[in-house]
Amino acid sequence: MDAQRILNAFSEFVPATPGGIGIVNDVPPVPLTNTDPNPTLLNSTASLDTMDTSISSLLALLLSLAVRNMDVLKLMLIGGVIETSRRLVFTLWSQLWTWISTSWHVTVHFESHDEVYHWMMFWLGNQSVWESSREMYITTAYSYTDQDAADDFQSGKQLKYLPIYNMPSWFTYKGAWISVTRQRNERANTPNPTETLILSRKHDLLRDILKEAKEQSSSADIINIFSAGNYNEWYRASSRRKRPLRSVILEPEVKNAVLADAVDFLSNEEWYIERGIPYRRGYLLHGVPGSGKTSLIHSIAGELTLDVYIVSLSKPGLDDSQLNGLFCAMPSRSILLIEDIDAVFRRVTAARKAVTSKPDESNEEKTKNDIKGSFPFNPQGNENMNGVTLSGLLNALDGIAASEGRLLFATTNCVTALDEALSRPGRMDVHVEFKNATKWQARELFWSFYEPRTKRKEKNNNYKDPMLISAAVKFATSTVPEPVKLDELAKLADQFEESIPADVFSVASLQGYLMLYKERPQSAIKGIEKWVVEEMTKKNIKEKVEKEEEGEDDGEDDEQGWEEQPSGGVPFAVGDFIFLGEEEEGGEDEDLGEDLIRFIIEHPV
Ligand SMILES: Nc1ncnc2c1ncn2[C@@H]1O[C@H](COP(=O)(O)OP(=O)(O)OP(=O)(O)O)[C@@H](O)[C@H]1O
Repeated sequence: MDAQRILNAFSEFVPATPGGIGIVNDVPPVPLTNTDPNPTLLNSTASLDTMDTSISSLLALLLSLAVRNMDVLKLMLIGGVIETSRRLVFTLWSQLWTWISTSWHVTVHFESHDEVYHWMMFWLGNQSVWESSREMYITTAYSYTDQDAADDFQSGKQLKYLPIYNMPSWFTYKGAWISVTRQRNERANTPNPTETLILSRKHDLLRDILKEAKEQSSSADIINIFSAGNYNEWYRASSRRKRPLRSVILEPEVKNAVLADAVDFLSNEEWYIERGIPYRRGYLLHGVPGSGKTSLIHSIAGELTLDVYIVSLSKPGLDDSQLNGLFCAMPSRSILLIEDIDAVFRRVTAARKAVTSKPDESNEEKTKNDIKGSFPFNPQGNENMNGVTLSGLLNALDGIAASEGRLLFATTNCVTALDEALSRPGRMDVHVEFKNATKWQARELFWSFYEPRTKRKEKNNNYKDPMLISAAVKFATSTVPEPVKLDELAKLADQFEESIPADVFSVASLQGYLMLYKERPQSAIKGIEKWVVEEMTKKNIKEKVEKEEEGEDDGEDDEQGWEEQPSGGVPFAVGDFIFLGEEEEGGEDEDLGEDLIRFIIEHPV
């Protein structure tokens, strides 16, 4: 029996130990183990010797088995050949696959701080294939493509299907299979993990995909808004629908001039390079709040399909080197927006005043404080606190490492607070002043507000709470639309223009008033006179309070004829409004009084 022979051979290889398992056999045992009783051989080299002996014993066993039984030898040979062939085929196949994939496929990585990543996500969101996947990621980001679809959802937001994280997903494009993998790169201390998108496919298809993704993203009705992260990187904070330029009510020559200047800049890179002029352009939009500075930037970004990168100079932890890193990391052909660029300067000036006015300071200390207080946007002048300095900002804007091809837009309500170095041509090439609304702007605003365009959709409110239902009914009945013909609308617009004093109200405040009368132009006109009076009264009070706070009031009757109140350092108390009520005639005094009480309570002095 073969089995018996194998057992016999095995028993020769493993000698029976006392008390161990003995193997009975009729073949004389072949002494294979070292039986030398000399203890000197069992020293430190014993284990090596034992191993050698074991291997040679094994070989001897195999040999003896082979000699005794040819079937076993055959079996061993066949097994060896099969295993070797399997390994060979596997190695060859993996080499062949690598060769095929490197010759025919490319793998592309897109990083989320790069705009191309967002084109791709937008494009992937438009591939309906994910909707039927077994596992997918649903998001409201990358929507705003199809407003009708968006309105189908109760939330008013369009849902997008995207591939899941950390697992390759496959889909077909133009009949070819493509794999896509989304990876999330978590990093400590940042709420904004970066992402990598890995796409693998033939060269030509990838080119097509990229082209299509860029086109889809540019033709979409959105602009991407990026914010500064904690690691000198930008992250996509949100997206906004494009704003049509005609919706920004400014003299056409002003807004068209800014747009034309930006277009000219973007299309003339060579001109700048040939003349050695840094390829950058800066716009300083300054003027009263709510006059359309941000709105103009928003609509220019939309017209030119540029993404907007917003940085706040007072961001905690932001210092010169980070600011520089951020500006360098900006892609060309994009907008860098610094809003309220004066705000930090003003704080610094105040801090500087406070520091330098210390009476008992030595000269040395004064110089030190001057240095600290004059540059950093660091009100405390605290050495340990990082901050952006003026020179840091100037370097970041146009230093040697500053990015090229970007449009800088800075806004401020107080242009005089800006350092000349910052607002000089080269840094801020175009200055645009924004004022309170002219009569023309008031008329245009009224017209554009009520001009018949897309009808507001009836919302199917599913309120359950009876209070909410009754509030909704009340609101609906008080806001019944007032349809007017175009010629009638023109007359109402004329009336609105007449009622609004020039250069008193911001466009934002006029818009706020009209919002109370959505789709009700006649009611808007009925209420406008009263609103103007009320608002002007509030304005006068506010200006007076501000003047008194600045200590500029001379204690006599002011221009408007308001009597100075003897309130001992507190310019107005709640009772002070009463004399204003006497100025008003008619039955509206009560309302006006209530408004004033509210105003004074809301603006304690
Ligand atoms: N000239 C304008 N044309 C159209 N809308 C305007 C205009 N000015 C203001 N608005 C409206 O008023 C609101 C505030 O406008 P915006 O933010 O552009 O003003 P701003 O000048 O940037 O204000 P701030 O200086 O306070 O930041 C927006 O809803 C905008 O639609």
